[in-house]
Amino acid sequence: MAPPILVQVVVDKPLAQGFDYLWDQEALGVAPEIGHVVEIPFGRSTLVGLVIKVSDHSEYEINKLKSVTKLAPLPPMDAAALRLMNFASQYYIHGLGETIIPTIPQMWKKSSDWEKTLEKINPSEVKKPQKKKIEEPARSEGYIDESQLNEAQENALNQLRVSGVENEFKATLLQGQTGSGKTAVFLNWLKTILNVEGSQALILVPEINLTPQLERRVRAYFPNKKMVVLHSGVSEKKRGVAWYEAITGKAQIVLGTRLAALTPMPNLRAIVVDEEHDPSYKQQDGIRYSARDLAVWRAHDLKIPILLSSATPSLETWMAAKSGRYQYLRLDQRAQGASLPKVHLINTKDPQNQFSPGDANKPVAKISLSKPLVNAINKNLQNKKQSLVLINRRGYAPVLSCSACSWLSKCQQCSSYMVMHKAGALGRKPVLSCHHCGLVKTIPTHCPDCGNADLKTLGQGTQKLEDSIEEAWSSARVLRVDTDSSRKSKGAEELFQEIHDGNVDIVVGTQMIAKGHDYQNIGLVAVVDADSRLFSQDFRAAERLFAQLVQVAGRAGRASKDDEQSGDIYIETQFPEAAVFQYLLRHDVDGFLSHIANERDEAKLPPFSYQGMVHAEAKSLDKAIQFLNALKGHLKTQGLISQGLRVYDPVPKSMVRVAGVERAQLVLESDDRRQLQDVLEAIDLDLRDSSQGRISKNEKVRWLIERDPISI
Ligand SMILES: Nc1ncnc2c1ncn2[C@@H]1O[C@H](COP(=O)(O)OP(=O)(O)OP(=O)(O)O)[C@@H](O)[C@H]1O
Ligand SMILES: [Zn+2]
Repeated sequence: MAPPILVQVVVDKPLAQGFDYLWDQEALGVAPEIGHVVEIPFGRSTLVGLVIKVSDHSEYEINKLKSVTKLAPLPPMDAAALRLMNFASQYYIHGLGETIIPTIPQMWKKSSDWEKTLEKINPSEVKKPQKKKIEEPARSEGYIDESQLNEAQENALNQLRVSGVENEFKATLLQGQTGSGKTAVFLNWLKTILNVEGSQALILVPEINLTPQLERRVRAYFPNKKMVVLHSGVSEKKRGVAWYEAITGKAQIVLGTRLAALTPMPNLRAIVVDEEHDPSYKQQDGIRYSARDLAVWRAHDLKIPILLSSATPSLETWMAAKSGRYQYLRLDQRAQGASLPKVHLINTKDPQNQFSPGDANKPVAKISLSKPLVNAINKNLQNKKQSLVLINRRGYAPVLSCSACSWLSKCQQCSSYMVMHKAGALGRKPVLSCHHCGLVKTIPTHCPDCGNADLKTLGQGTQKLEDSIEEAWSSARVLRVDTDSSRKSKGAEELFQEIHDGNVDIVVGTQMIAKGHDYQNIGLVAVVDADSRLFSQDFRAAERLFAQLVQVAGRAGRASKDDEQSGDIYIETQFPEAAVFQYLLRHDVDGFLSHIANERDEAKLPPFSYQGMVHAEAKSLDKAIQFLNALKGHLKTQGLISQGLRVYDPVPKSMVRVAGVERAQLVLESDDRRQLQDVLEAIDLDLRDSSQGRISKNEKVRWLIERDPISI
C-alpha cells in the first residue's frame, strides 16, 4: 500500500503551529505543493488554509486525522513569497497563518466559489484575445520620455542602471525636493527593467487618494504592460482578480499601498517605494508590519534592486544612505525650472499680525486668519492663482461647550471629545461625532448638565474655516476637501480634478490634499494649525510635521518659471523659533535630519536603538497596567532583562480609552536587534501559554506585541 500523504496547513488563528491533515489522492489528485491554498474542516466549520509542509508521517495518530476537502485552483505561492511570509511572521512576532491568510483577498477565501471565480477570470481571456495596443505613450498624463530628462535626472537614471547588476541586492535612496522629477526617474528606470520579457515590478505608494493620478501616469509609461492596482479602495472582486494576475505572473506591474507589499510575484525584478518616509506604510493593527522595511528585506532576499524615493526621507533611510549602506542619489532642482516656494512664518503672538477690533481691513468679523495671511490671500486671488488653506481637523468644531457650566462634549466611550459637524449636503442634521469610535449623536438643545440653552463651539475645523472663508471672499470659489466631503456625492478624485481644472480659487482641506498631487496653479499654501502637532509625547512628532510641511509647501508654484511667482507658504505659529520651522525656512532637509539625528543619538532613541512594544487592552486601565507590570516582573525573575535591554514602566496610551476599552503599553528598547528579538519571542511564548488566542486567561487582557513601533 502506498504511504499516506500528509499535509500541514496554517489557518488565520493566532497560533504558532500548523495542523496535520490527510490528503486523499482519489478525491483530490496528486499531492499538493507547499504554498497551495486548500479548504479544510476545522472544528464544526471549514476554513481556508495554506499548505506549509507535505510529508508521509505525522506525530498524531493518522486515522484520527481529518482530510483536506478542496484544493484551490491557484498556483502555489512561490518559495520566495513564502520566505517573505515566514520572515514577517518571525520578525513581527505573529503566527504564520495569521500572517499569510489575511494577505489572500476575500474572493479566494470563499472556497465554495473557487471554480466559479476562476471561470469568471479565465474564459474571458480565451473568448476575446487581448487586442495588441500600439506603443504610444499618452504624453498628457505626465509622461516624460528619457530624452526629456534633465541632467540631474539623467544622471540618477544612469546610476540606477549601472548599479542594477543582475542578481545583486541594491537599495537606493532617491532624495529630491518636491517637483524635482523623482517619479519621472523611477518610471524610466522601471521601463528598462520591464523590457525583459515576463519581469514584474512592484510600486508601493502611501495612500489611496494618491493613486488615481499616479495610476494614469504609470499606465502612460507602460501602455503594453498589464498593470494591476491594489489598495483598500479597490472592490473585493477587482482585488481578487488583481491578486490572481500578480501571483500567476500575468500582471507585470503591481501598484499598491502597504497591503500590496506581501503579494506573491513570482518574477519580481524591482521594487519602488514612493514617499518612503510616510507613516502609512506601517500597518496599525493585526500584524504591525512596515511595508517599506519588508520591501527592503524582500529585495535583499531576491537579490534585486529597490528604490526608495522621498523629498524628506525617514531618518532610518537617510542614515543608511549617508553611511553608504544604500546608494544615495539626489535631485536638487525642480524639474520644470521653478524655484521652491518662499516660506513665511507668521508669529501669531505678535500684535502686528492680528487684526485689531474695528480694523477696516478685516474681511469679516469671525475670520480667524492672521492679517498677513489675509493680505496674502487677497494678493494671490488678484494674481489669479489658487490658494490652499490647510487645517488638520475635519468637522465644524472640535468641541461643543456650555457657556454656563463646565460641560464639554466628551465621548462616553473614549478619552476624547465629540466633534461638531454642521448640517451635511445630503440633508443630514448637524451632529456630534467621535472620530475614534464612530459614535454619532444629535446635538443637544440644552446643556445635559445644567440645562442652559447657550451652547458654544470651541476651536475650528475644516467646515467652520470654509464658512468663514466663503463669507470673507464671497466672490471666490471655495472648495472643501476632507474625508467627509470626499465621501459625499463627489469622490476624492473628482474634488482633486476640480482643483486641477482651475474651477476653484481657495481650497480648505486636511492633509489629504497635500500629498503627491501635481497641481499646476497653486500660488499660496497656508497652514493654520501646525502648533497642534508641534508638541507631543511621541519623539517622532517633529520629523512627521517637518515632512508634512515640506509636502504641502511642495504643492505651491510647481510650474512657475518666473522667480517672482515661485509660490509662498505661510505658517501661523506661536513658536516661530522651533527647529522644525527654522530648517523649513531654509529648505534645509539635510540640516533638519542631522539635527534630529543628534537628538536621537543623545537620547539613544531609534534608529540608534531598537524598540518593541507590548500593547494591553482591558475593561479598566488598572487591569491593563497590572498585566504589564506582572509581565515586567516576570521578565526580571526569569533573568530575561540582561545588560543593554531597557524595559520601561507600563504607561497609559496617550488616548487611553477607545470605544469603551482602556489601553496601556510597555516599551522595550535595546542597542542590539537580536537581543530585543529574543526577549520579544520569549514574551510571546510566555503570553501564549497563559492565553486563549490573544486574551490572557486569568485577567482577560488582550495583548499584542509590536516590533519597531512608530507611535509611542
Ligand atoms: N525633465 C523634465 N522636464 C520637464 N518637466 C518635467 C521633467 N521631469 C518631470 N517633469 C514634470 O515636473 C513635475 C514634477 O515631476 P515629478 O512628479 O516626477 O516629481 P516628483 O519629484 O516625483 O514630485 P513630488 O515629490 O512633488 O511628487 C511633473 O509635472 C512632471 O511631469
Ligand atoms: Zn468615542
